[in-house]
Amino acid sequence: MNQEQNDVVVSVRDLHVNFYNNNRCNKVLRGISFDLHKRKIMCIVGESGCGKSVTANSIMLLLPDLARIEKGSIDFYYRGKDIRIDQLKRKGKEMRQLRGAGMSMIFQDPMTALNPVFTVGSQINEALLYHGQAYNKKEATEKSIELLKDMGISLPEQRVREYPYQFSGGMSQRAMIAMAMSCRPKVLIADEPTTALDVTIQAQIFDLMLDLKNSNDTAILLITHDMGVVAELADDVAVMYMGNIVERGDARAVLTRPTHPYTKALLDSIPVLGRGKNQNLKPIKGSTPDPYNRPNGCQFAPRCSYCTEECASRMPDESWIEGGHMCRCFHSLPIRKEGIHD
Ligand SMILES: Nc1ncnc2c1ncn2[C@@H]1O[C@H](COP(=O)(O)OP(=O)(O)OP(=O)(O)O)[C@@H](O)[C@H]1O
Repeated sequence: MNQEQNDVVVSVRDLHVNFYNNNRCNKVLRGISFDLHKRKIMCIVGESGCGKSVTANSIMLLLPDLARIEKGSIDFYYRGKDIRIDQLKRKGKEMRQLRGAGMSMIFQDPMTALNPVFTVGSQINEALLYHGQAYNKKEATEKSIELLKDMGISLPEQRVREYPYQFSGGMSQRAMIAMAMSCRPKVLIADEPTTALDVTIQAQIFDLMLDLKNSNDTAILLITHDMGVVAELADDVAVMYMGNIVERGDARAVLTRPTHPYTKALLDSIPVLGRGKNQNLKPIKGSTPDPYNRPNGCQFAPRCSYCTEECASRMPDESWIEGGHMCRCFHSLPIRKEGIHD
């Protein structure tokens, strides 16, 4: 194994997840593969509904009952063991033990993680005590206060004694982030963690995530719509479209030399810091297909100006551009004759 492979903490291979709803099957994840590395941040980007949260929830085995992992594997390399997450029971003891110090998740909606009937402090204390980050209740309370303070919550001594309903949305979000980070997990999954927060607090939280990554070798999977955040924080980027990762690789390479027409279109449709004031933003033409009535081949084909007969008939395999830069397109640069960079 080379150094790069040694640093892999989570390895997802050919993952297929279906949702069964009203006798209909929605193939939400259609064979995605990627690795999360120690001390690295991987960002997943893509339009709403492409499967970003389902990817995150699959790793944590937090899928709803109507979802099923059909095929593929999720390996978690933890404490010298190779744990096949996809083969564990969702609510089983082994998975419960992994959540927290092994893997922790920051959800889009803080109310998913906070229990309304316990004080915020007692919930953070419990996580600290359960995962051995505090020896007794007194020490746990001191650490909880410290964590809330780190999250920019004023009067933390008072706030630890309050209930979630006494917190604003942004404060609940920060309390949940404190709880997720308190266990110093080896894998942190953050699904749009700072959408409800103002930019100063957002910057503080990202600093804390970077601290955790560097001091604890934590691998971070970050889902965000904010390309500024991606440009600043990501080591690697995966671009998703309708359940497939269409491009993946080193963040700088993907952002500055996109090879998939969808990545290029996505980057052209949003303002990017540093590109100057007169950015000629172009919305992506067309809309995402109905998941129950998908095109046969490449899912992006109906919206793609490079579409050929081949694209409409089958999904291209992963092909390698350079290094670890992967693209699933029959017309990916540098194959495509006319450049799409201009
Ligand atoms: N609880 C559910 N019940 C039925 N279908 C679901 C459920 N959760 C997700 N899906 C299906 O999976 C698809 C992907 O959902 P997912 O939440 O992963 O999208 P996303 O990329 O995270 O979007 P967003 O950026 O809006 O959060 C959805 O379009 C939907 O078809």
